[in-house]
Amino acid sequence: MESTQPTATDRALVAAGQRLTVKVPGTSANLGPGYDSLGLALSIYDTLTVETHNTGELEFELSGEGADTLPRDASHLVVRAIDLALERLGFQRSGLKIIADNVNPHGRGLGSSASAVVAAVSAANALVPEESRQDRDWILQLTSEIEGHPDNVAPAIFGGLALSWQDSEQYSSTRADVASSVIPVVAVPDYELATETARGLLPASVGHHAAAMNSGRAALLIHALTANPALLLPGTEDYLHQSYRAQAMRPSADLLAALRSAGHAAVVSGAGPTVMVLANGADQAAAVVEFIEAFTSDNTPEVGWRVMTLAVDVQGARVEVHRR
Ligand SMILES: Nc1ncnc2c1ncn2[C@@H]1O[C@H](COP(=O)(O)OP(=O)(O)O)[C@@H](O)[C@H]1O
Ligand SMILES: N[C@@H](CCOP(=O)(O)O)C(=O)O
Repeated sequence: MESTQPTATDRALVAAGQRLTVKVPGTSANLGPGYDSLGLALSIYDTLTVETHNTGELEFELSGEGADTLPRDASHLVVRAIDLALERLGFQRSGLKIIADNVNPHGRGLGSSASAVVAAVSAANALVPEESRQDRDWILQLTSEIEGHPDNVAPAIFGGLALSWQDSEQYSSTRADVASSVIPVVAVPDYELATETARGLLPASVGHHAAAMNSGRAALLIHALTANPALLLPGTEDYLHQSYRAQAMRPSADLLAALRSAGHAAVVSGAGPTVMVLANGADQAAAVVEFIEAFTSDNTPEVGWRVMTLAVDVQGARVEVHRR
């Protein structure tokens, strides 16, 4: 079959002299029973600035998370995603300067790789001439394809609570508004777990009973998050992934169990090892912070935890073009 994709020599160069900034929220996927389908945008932001040059060179100015460890060449995730997006749009780059200020911790289950990919694809789309630009559904397709699942990229693009699904290779997502009393509290441990490793711990299939129990809770969770947060504890029960992954994040699994026994709607954030509580109101959020601090200092003294009370981001990724 003949390729419809333009070859590198057919592709136009992106105009030099452009500069733009993308601010993108972190995300928490799964939320308990919504494995690979539900995700929430959180008020923790990475900022990516991209400059185009005609030098053919790549330059990096990295600060924050990963500044000392991320590659500074074309294998950097942001450059790979920009290159792929430009190729799909029928363009190619010459020189690029990548200025990244990363706040979202890596390998902790707060969707850092998804945020990086969304920032990169949004930037690439904004760098091409207006008539070649695509809409946010196109960004959803490509970023879901890169990530392999839509549940982090969708809320990073659209903000709020994203309900995503897949038909064959086609990804779709719709947005729901979270009840204003819901406050996400995250406990981020100082150890990492790569999403790929955590996905490798899941069984190839689950029984009908587990699947039926899980679909009941996923349905309940949407009602709890949008209309009746009093039901968040039963709504966040999961039967598909958390128990299989517990062995790879024992301190997080212990904290999760203790929080749930105390009546708090705790989940593993994404593939872990961050634990997130969906608190119902400021009083519960404050009680959750106190509970986590007391429990971790008594039971997991070998692990350092960063506890953050966040908000739901309702805007998603935003691009600011700098006039030069
Ligand atoms: N802003 C970024 N820039 C470049 N690479 C990133 C960035 N954020 C994440 N990554 C890459 O993705 C990896 C983490 O991805 P993953 O295992 O899916 O965990 P997470 O839950 O944080 O998304 C990092 O180790 C790094 O290789
Ligand atoms: N549904 C995915 C979510 C991964 O989220 P991340 O933030 O850990 O990358 C999974 O559970 O594998």
